[in-house]
Amino acid sequence: MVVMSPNQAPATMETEPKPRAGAPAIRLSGLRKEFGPVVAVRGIDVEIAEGEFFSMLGPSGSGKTTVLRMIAGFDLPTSGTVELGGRDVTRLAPFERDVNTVFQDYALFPHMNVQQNVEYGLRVKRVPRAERKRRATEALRTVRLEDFAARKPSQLSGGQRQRVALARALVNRPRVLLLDEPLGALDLKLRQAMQTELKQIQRDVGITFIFVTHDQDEALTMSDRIAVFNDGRIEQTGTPNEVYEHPASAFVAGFVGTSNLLSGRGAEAVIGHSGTYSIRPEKIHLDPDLSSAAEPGEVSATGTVTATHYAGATIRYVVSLDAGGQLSAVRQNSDRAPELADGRVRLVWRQEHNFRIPDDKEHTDA
Ligand SMILES: Nc1ncnc2c1ncn2[C@@H]1O[C@H](COP(=O)(O)OP(=O)(O)OP(=O)(O)O)[C@@H](O)[C@H]1O
Repeated sequence: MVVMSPNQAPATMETEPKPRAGAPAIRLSGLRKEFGPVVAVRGIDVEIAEGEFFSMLGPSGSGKTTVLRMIAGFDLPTSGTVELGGRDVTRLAPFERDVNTVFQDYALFPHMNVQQNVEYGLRVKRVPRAERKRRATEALRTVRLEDFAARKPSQLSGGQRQRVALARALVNRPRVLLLDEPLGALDLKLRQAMQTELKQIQRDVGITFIFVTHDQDEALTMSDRIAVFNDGRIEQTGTPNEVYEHPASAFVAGFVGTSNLLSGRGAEAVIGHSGTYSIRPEKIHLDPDLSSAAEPGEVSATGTVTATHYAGATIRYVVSLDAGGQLSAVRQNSDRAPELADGRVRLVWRQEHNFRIPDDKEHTDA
């Protein structure tokens, strides 16, 4: 595997000021974007470290792409700043920033072969021919496509085209690579294969990746850290584990994983405290024996199964609790499936899996 160091600046970058040592790869401060009356981004503050695989996860219209476009320089913020390597680039043109973008639709030139597509950016920058060829070959080797150099994009699969788009960005050796739903056009199997591959390539080249997706599994699988977007704001930034196990809001609990909240009368009766609690479905066990008592450190509640969702490897049961409220429990589809008489069941989980959702913060700006 050829490793292209992000510190090896390309020829055209040599005159640019060096980034400040120890500065984060990206710092966004008070970043806001209005399109007329539409507030797309409401004030984002975040720092992304060198070499991080950082995902922006959120529903459609939550502002992820707009933030990416402001980092790339395609959109000018209404207020706030974008710093790359400690240098304020807010008002610089896209080509003056040490970032490259890979879009969902790849945007390959159909009349050029793979090698020419990858070399294109270097040709525009007037990089000499021999170096162009060497660097394109190196980039194609990184994405494992060196044997496909002579093919046209139309002769490639979706996953291969995606890798050409990636090679075309990597060949510029940017400090930061911005990826806007790059796997969105692929079917599920290929998408999962590419997730593993993309993460491996990111580790190999060590470039900071900013990855936009609305797919929670993708973000959880690939990222070092995730920012969860909602309505133009970041609701939570954390490692996949933090975001999944300790959601900072009911929105995050619902968007990342299956929403399973207990509040009001149900929470008081079952957990013994008021408030809203998130309990992940896979932490809850189903016990057909209603008469068993909870062990120390456990919580238990009886209820009736109101729906069963079969998903092949797992089965999800929706249970209406006698104490009030509803919870889902997931179990593996094994031979040891409990027989539930009349749909009556006891749910059991460990106390530490009750995660209290912080009370909703008041949003101050419009
Ligand atoms: N050029 C524009 N003019 C007006 N409104 C815009 C423009 N670009 C984006 N918006 C609006 O800003 C909001 C955020 O859009 P954005 O594309 O950033 O969301 P997103 O989270 O990337 O969504 P998706 O996952 O669907 O791409 C949306 O309400 C969108 O309609």
